[in-house]
Amino acid sequence: MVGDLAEKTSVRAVLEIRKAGESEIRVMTKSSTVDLVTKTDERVEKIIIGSLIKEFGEGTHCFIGEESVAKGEPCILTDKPTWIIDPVDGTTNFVHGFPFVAVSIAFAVKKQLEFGVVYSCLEDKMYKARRGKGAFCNDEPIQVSDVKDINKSIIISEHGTDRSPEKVKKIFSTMQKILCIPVHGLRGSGTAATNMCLVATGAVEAFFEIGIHCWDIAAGAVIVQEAGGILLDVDGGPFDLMSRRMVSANNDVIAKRIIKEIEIFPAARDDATPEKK
Ligand SMILES: O=P([O-])([O-])O[C@@H]1[C@@H](O)[C@H](O)[C@@H](O)[C@H](O)[C@@H]1O
Ligand SMILES: [Mg+2]
Repeated sequence: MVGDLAEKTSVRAVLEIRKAGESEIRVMTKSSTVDLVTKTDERVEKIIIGSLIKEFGEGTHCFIGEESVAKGEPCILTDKPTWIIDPVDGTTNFVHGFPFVAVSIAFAVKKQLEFGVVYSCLEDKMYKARRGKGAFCNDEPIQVSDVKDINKSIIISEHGTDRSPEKVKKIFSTMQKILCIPVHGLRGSGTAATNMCLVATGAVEAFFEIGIHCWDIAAGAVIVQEAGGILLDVDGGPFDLMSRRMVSANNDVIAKRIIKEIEIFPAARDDATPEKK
């Protein structure tokens, strides 16, 4: 099945990441000095796309890969069968040896996410979900938390790579307001895909971020929904994969309570025309 292929491909990708982790990692930067990319990100993405093309043939499927887009490939989700790939989610963690790095592979048809696979490499946890068929971690079913009381929740968010003072101020003002609700704790693994899997397993109640990309969250979105969770825009509207912002939560009560505290700032859509990015 297509899902099994994505799983096998992600395991192959992990072998590459592990091999790289044992050798000198050559670090480069993208949108800013803190937006890192390595030769491993690029190589792993090529391996994943290459194996999918080998399986399905040239030109039958589309690909949205983090590093291909960084090199100028379009980031437009069409009705065609499309793979949405983050070869190394948590690149900064990977460079520093901080123990949360994931491969994230999602598959969409007619703009509908059909399944997602997230492999948390250092935890050796394979999360996967097909639309309508439930969510699993290492083949065991997973379920979001049943907590409805925000005072008994752990919330995850990330500060991202934009260091402009006005955005950083809004990010930390939001985190301060949420912490002082109060909640039990604020966390961040450094990888959106892993954060969403933590929502899906019930380890935390919600993850939100403004500034993430479709490849960071596409697979996690299927996994959270199939684990019984919900996805919304940060303004409470419907989830929009290409909008670069989202709230994923165990239920509507927690999601809406978090949304009340989020100070929204603009982030150019993934599918925006180049002049609007
Ligand atoms: O770049 P990458 O490691 O694939 O993805 C990361 C995301 O997973 C994370 O949520 C975000 O806060 C980081 O800035 C970075 O974008
Ligand atoms: Mg990445």
